[in-house]
Amino acid sequence: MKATRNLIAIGQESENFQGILHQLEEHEWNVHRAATIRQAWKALHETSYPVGIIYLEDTSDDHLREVEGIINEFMTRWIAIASPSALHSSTVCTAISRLFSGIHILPIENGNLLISLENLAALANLDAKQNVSSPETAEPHDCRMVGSSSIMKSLYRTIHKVAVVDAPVFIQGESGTGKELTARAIHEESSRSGEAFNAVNCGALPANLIQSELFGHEKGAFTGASQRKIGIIESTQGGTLFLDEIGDLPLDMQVNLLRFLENHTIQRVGGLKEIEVDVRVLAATHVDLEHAVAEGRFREDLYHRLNVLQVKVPALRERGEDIETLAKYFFKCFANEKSMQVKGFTKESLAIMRLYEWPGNIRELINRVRRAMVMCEHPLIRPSDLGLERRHSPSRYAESLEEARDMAERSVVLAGLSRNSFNVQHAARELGISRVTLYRLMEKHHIHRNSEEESHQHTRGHAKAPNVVDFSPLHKSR
Ligand SMILES: Nc1ncnc2c1ncn2[C@@H]1O[C@H](COP(=O)(O)OP(=O)(O)OP(=O)(O)O)[C@@H](O)[C@H]1O
Repeated sequence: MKATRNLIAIGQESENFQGILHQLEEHEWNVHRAATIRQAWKALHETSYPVGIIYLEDTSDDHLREVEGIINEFMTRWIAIASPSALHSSTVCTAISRLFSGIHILPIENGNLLISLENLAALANLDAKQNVSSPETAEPHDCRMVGSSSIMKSLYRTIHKVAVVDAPVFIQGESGTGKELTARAIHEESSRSGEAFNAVNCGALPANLIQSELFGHEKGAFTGASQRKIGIIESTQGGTLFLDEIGDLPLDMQVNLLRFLENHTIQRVGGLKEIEVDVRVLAATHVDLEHAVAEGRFREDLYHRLNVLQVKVPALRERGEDIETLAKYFFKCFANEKSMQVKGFTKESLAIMRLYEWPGNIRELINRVRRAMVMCEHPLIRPSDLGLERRHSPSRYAESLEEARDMAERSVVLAGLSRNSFNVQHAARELGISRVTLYRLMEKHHIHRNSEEESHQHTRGHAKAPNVVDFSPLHKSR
């Protein structure tokens, strides 16, 4: 019968292996034989093979590293063939379970191998048919606060403290750091959690609509007001209102807002009645409000009204320990949009993400991870997929010579470790320092060995990250 499906098979020309391949050819498989990993690289660069077999005769560390290299390079799904004795080594077992989609132990039941290959080919076919949605805009669908760095633990404590007090909270932080998520967390932990949470971006509302959006209007209040409209403040009755970019609120609106904060009443546009509203206000801005007050762009009395309690959301670069956890969390969030052929990040990517400054904070991290997952053509996301190659020149952000030295030291240590799969002994030798010194430097720069084990991710769904705060989906007005 004529061969119809392509398969690459890597392994020495042992009689055993050739016998297996011969059987496959008799069952419509077009087998490309590669005696060495090097030959297979060449073949895979020329042709794409949806499925492959690797005969693991040689189970030395060096060979397993080569096997890992080729598996991580191409989108082929692999089956391992090994002798029972190979499985006596825990290193080999770990490598097989991490890298391969299946294993067959010698002597092979050819029928079973054929079924495995059929299944893998079907999965590969699904990969090819997959529709990938646009990477441009989406963010994860659920709202969790992820991170276990000391600075995040301190944020969780602050959230907890301010949640139980019914006063306005002023949330400060750079753009994309999680101010809105923090506001939701405060609401969820407060006694108002059963009521509405509404978020309004003051900077995004057109000036002529702000008043009626916030306070509502009566029928006939102005041309086009054909119906009474309940404003956002009134519709948040009993709940929490998050006013984002409060610094962009025009001065006349600031007066109205102040009146509402002082009296807990509002008037709809065109209405005469004072309506009582019980709404907690949380406000945020990424601009320096004190500066805006000094320049007369923001009312001082309103500033003090809003600024009763403060919460500072840290920039992503201040929480280096969390970057890996966050990147993996977002990877899992988006995993079902792309074939699980993309398994995670290379060690180099994880190291570079830690060094990068993240001017766009978590929102930038989300976008880079998502884009990389869509565009990546290898099982592991590389720095180039994230658009982060050669971006972290250590001296670029340093303000003092000492800081520049520190950053350079950290960068060299991380690079050395990631080149050596986080093997301290090998990395120390390559860096020309003792193991003790390397351990000391790792401690100094908060570099952990577990970066290595975590560089592969096979999970879908939401394995709970440490220190995760959960929120249910909430109503949001923008
Ligand atoms: N600690 C966190 N864990 C998980 N996701 C987070 C965390 N912080 C922020 N995010 C996510 O990052 C994105 C940006 O967060 P958010 O909108 O709260 O930031 P922001 O500071 O309000 O931004 P902006 O200043 O642009 O309004 C959201 O998708 C949010 O869910």
